[in-house]
Amino acid sequence: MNSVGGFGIANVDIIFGNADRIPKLGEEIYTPSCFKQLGGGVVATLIQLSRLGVPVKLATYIGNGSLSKYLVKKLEKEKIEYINMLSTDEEDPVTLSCIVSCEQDRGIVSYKPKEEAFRVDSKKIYEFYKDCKIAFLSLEQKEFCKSLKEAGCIIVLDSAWNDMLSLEWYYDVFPYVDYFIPNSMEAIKITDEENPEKALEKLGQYLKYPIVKNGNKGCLYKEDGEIHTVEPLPVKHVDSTGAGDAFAAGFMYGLYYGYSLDDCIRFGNITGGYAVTKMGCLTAEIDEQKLLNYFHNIYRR
Ligand SMILES: Nc1ncnc2c1ncn2[C@@H]1O[C@H](COP(=O)(O)OP(=O)(O)OP(=O)(O)O)[C@@H](O)[C@H]1O
Ligand SMILES: O=C(O)C(=O)C[C@H](O)[C@H](O)CO
Repeated sequence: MNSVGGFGIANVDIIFGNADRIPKLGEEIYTPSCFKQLGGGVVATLIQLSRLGVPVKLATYIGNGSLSKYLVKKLEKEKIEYINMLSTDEEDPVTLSCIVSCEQDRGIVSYKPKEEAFRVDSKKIYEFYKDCKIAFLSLEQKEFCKSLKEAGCIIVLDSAWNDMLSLEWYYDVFPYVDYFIPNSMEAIKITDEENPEKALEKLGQYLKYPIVKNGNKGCLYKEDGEIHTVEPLPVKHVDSTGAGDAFAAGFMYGLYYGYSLDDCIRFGNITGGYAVTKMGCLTAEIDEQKLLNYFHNIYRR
């Protein structure tokens, strides 16, 4: 029971940075920078968490293609313990994204192999997680919330945008979730409310500690009936890609070491805010010392 476990498809991002604008239909534009990096989701979160010194273990899909080789090289460089869940002959069972980033925003085109490439036996997933101190789950693994909670794991459930997001999807699992960390758009969609505050209130009907990540406005959460707002880190924003993944890493750093909920959210706010200062999910590197320095300087903790 000593690590944080996460399972999911890896993303590989090709990032075209500092574009003047997003191209219109029929246009080609040139950008002054372009690089490849592991993208968002569980892989990014666990790498960020490992950089903070927390033991992590990752389950993902790895084939024999060039993107899979790139993934393995990066995981080994970051010294991430990983297991391969691939049981099909898919060459590159990863999501490949092309991101065009300009000052105002970014546009993303992604390709993911069909669902059949990602078949895994439920028992194998349960076995992977059951000894973890924290099980970091996504919606695809929501069926494991109950059994893993009963196995003694702390359950952190992440969210991701889906046009079908609704409370109905979560009713059955919320009783077993310790912390659910949607962003404001996801929270609004799930609860069918009109703003993050109301969404937080609604989530509070199902969760003891509702949390809503609120982008450049920081984070909202509710504890003992009171709504708290954590102001964002005062940073120069470059690119929001991976802010949510980085938030999850800082948040779980706090949980792992037994900090209070307030402090866990502060840690998440720092790692989330720090992530937007550079292009891509993993470019802005933050280690434990830097995190604690921010924590002491900003929050006087
Ligand atoms: N511009 C910003 N300035 C400071 N902090 C930020 C900024 N953007 C995001 N953050 C921090 O990162 C956290 C997560 O960001 P956000 O709410 O955008 O999540 P997300 O939508 O899941 O992120 P992603 O862009 O990775 O999908 C916020 O709660 C906040 O703490
Ligand atoms: O912004 C995020 O958190 C993402 O998940 C975007 C990622 O970079 C992802 O790899 C792009 O599809």
